[in-house]
Amino acid sequence: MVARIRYEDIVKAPKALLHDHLDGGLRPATIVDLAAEVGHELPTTDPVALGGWFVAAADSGSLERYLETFAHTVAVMQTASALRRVARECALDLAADGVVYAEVRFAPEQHLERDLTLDEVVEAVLAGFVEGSALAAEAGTPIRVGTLLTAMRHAARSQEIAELAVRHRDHGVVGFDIAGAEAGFPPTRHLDAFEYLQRENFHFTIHAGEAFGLPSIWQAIQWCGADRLGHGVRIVDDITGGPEPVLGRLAAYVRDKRIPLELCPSSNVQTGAVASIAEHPIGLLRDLRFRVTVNTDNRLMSGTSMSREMALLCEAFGYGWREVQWFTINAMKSAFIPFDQRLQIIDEVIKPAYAKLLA
Ligand SMILES: O=c1[nH]cnc2c1ncn2[C@@H]1O[C@H](CO)[C@@H](O)[C@H]1O
Ligand SMILES: [Zn+2]
Repeated sequence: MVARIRYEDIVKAPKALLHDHLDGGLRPATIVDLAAEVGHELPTTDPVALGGWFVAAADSGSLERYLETFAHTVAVMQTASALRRVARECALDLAADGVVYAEVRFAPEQHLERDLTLDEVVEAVLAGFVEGSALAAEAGTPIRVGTLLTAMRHAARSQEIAELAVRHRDHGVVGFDIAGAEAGFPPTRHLDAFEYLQRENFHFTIHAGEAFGLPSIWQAIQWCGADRLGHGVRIVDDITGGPEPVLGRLAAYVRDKRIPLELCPSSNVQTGAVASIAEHPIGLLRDLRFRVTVNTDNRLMSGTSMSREMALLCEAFGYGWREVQWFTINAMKSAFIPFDQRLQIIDEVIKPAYAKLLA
């Protein structure tokens, strides 16, 4: 056991975040403002009550019901100015929470209800991240934000979204993803898109092994060629527990290849993938030295932040700065930006800060 670490110190410590949804992280007050502008009806217009509504509604025990709450955030993100504002505030909120590197994802195809084109949607979000990052630097909390473009797995636009991602690769889009309900929508439905991305030497992650088990993880890696797994928590189904855990062939492959797992503890409890934080397989996966990373998934629906996720793990598993640093460096090593830039953040920002905390 280590000495308990203080929450405000976790906030100040540099953190890296790989799995955060733009449409799952709006400020409740912003939703209220934007909904009034476009005439969208909300469950309540009191920001505090609205924040509580999202957490309660997402606390359903089912991924499908959890995803229904996004109707209200997506509805207010249909204009360039709304997208830009949401992205700007996202960068600011993450930076204020001590996140120094973030990859934030969203699905452009869900933002075409008014008159924007796919490219205009992406340009508005990228502009918002640039503005937010500049404001964060001025405030003394510098952050670098990369964007991942998500295609919805039940839809049929993945090739188009993959091409969109590649088109914007030199302007802030660093990768591609697929998301949405997992059961019934295997990643191989989108094989053309993944093969195209590989030919373009581009990076992608796939939501897999969250609500559905090993077949989805196996397809994501062995058929689709995913660089990382969004969640991937069900990889534990291929590990026989006990004092000397035994890894099946897929779990061994994931560990041997150092395939990053984008674990999202609070989100998993809400969707019923895991019973509680204390029972989250992150403890076992860390002990077995998988390439584990800690993520927020949807800060609004989980009422969480990167610091809160770290604090929950410290409390449940007795982790201290050594483990927080390990999760952070794992994430930074697994980022989709160029290797030299990842190393620069590790060597110049992360390691010096944790050296002080560990001293
Ligand atoms: O944990 C998750 N699993 C699967 N899909 C998700 C999760 N969180 C959010 N989304 C989906 O991704 C879309 C783009 O950001 C969201 O609109 C939501 O439908
Ligand atoms: Zn997700």
